Amino acid sequence: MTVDTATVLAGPPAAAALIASAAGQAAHLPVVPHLVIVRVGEDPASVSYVRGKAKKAGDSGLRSTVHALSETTPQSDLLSLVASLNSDPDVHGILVQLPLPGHIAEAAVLAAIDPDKDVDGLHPMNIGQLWSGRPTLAPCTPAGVMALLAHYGIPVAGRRVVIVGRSQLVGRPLAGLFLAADATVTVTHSRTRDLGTVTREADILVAAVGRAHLITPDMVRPGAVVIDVGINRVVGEDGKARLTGDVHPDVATVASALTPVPGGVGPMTVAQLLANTVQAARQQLSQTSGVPGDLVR
Ligand SMILES: Nc1nc2c(c(=O)[nH]1)N[C@@H](CN(C=O)c1ccc(C(=O)N[C@@H](CCC(=O)O)C(=O)O)cc1)CN2
Repeated sequence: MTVDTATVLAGPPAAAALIASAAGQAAHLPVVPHLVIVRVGEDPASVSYVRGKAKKAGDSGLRSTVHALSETTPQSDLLSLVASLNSDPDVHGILVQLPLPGHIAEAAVLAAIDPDKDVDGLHPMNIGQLWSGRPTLAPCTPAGVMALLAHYGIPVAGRRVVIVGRSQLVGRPLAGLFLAADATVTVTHSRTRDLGTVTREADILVAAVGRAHLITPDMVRPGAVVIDVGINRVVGEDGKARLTGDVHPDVATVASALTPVPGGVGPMTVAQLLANTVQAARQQLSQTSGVPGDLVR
């Protein structure tokens, strides 16, 4: 008996194409787009993600600066730094790495970032624009998922999309982007009853909940496209730590296409950040010097 296996939707080629397009746009600007990343504390995953973002920015011809603040930084100091970056015309994009330490109110910090420089797309104004179906700086992982689907020629309009997870960073904004792309969208969460019945409806199923192997083959309609946003660190039988997604590997026998973890959506997050930084720089230049900034998206 032969078992069909899903096409692998690899992130790196799609990310490379997105970065090449952004770098091409940046090359025509009179300034080098400048991304500033603020990290608070020493969470190992955040340290690694921020290092990766800064390196990719440099490799792609963008300028980047990292502010690494101590775990005990008062919220008022972080807000002062954000205010100074907001008013610095040399800075085009600002990203505050999440999660922040518990004593800092994430929402207050995100709302303090100038919406024009909010390359994370998490300012309430940008979220509102997104939900209004207007072009805006969109959160990097959700926008990266849309770019990945576009790269592989997977149509979205008119298709049934089920998103498992309703986080601010992924599930909610991704629902807005799919809706803007004319999909029929369902968002499920921890209180959803009979999850499998809902997920089996999906033409495109997105798992973004942070629970290793939650999505099993019986929860997937044969032929569905499955996007795995989960990044879970688990210890294997050999005692070694490794990354795995929210989707069980056996789903590959049911789905028509599937993103791997690692090497799927993750690289798109970083690529989209660079694309957003170039978009923000173009937009700011169009406001100050008449360089067209409305060509992106
Ligand atoms: N301010 C933000 N904070 C966080 C965001 C965000 O978009 N904005 N997202 C996540 C983490 N994240 C970026 O910050 C991120 C996650 C994963 C990857 C990635 O490339 N993953 C690789 C595997 C990497 C590894 O080996 O650890 C992959 O999936 O192939 C990049 C960025 C939380 N915080």
